[in-house]
Amino acid sequence: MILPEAPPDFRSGFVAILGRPNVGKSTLVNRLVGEKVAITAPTAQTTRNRLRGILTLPTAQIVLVDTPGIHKPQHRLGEVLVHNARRAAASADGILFLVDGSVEAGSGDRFIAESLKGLPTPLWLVLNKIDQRSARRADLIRESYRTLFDPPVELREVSALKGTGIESLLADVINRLPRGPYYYPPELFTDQPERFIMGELVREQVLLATREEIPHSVAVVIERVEEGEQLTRVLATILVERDSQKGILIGKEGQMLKSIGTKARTQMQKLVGHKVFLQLFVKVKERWRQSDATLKDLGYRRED
Ligand SMILES: Nc1nc2c(ncn2[C@@H]2O[C@H](COP(=O)(O)OP(=O)(O)OP(=O)(O)O)[C@@H](O)[C@H]2O)c(=O)[nH]1
Repeated sequence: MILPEAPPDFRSGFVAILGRPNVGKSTLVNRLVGEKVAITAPTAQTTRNRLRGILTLPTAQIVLVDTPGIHKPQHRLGEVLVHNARRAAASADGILFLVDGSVEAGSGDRFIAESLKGLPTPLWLVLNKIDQRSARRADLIRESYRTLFDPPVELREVSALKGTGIESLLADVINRLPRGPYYYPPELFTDQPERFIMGELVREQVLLATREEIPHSVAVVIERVEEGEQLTRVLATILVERDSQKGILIGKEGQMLKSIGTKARTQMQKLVGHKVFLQLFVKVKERWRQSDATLKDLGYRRED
């Protein structure tokens, strides 16, 4: 990897984005980077792997580390996710603790605030989704989050979806970054290989199509990518845990799978810049979330 030499006053660093599931972490990363790096969905626990979005400006480079939502773990996959999120925070140059600012603080936010106490890293408490907040309750909500930290931390209000408050948050974060080098080539906006993003684009459509019925037991394996000049062929398998889930995903006369495939293909075409031919299969693999070997195969590593 060849990196340009940074000017003398260049600032750079890693900024971890933490928060409960579904507060808008991936939306914020995409908004800051200006590209679709992370998938988003209305169901909780969309993000599974630590994913980096890279924003390079003339004066700074910020590597945003999007972490899976933190919550009390209930299974092996959950434990790996929480462990990795905490670790990302401890080694970062800045932390954006994102919360749902359209409602008051809850016990999940308190759990995270507790685990961040004592870290010397600059921390911003970012109230997201203010576009959804009723003006009448704004003070009450703000106050409920202020009580999470003593001494208080910097509080910011944004809408990752609409873009409100993003510029000034970004300027603040850059100001607090140390002087440093380029960590990635300036033209890169994510550290993830194309294959991984392709798998995520399929998973995103599965989550959007099925909502609560399936999400936690789905994984997508990109089996083969054949890249041509004008056309890229992609073969992908969607893994589920039960036959019933397979049935839901395929749908009546294959309609559900067809619709997922069409939408994922459209997104993939944006990614690769030309036509994509996508073949999708659904396979049942019982209890894959409990199996360390399968988790490893799918790329969910514990990061030590
Ligand atoms: N109204 C509103 N909705 C938002 C905003 N930011 C995110 N959302 C929505 O909230 C939902 C969850 O967003 P994600 O970005 O996937 O949340 P996440 O925190 O990455 O979720 P996990 O990956 O599950 O931890 C999506 O439906 C988003 O469109 C916002 O500023 N305003």
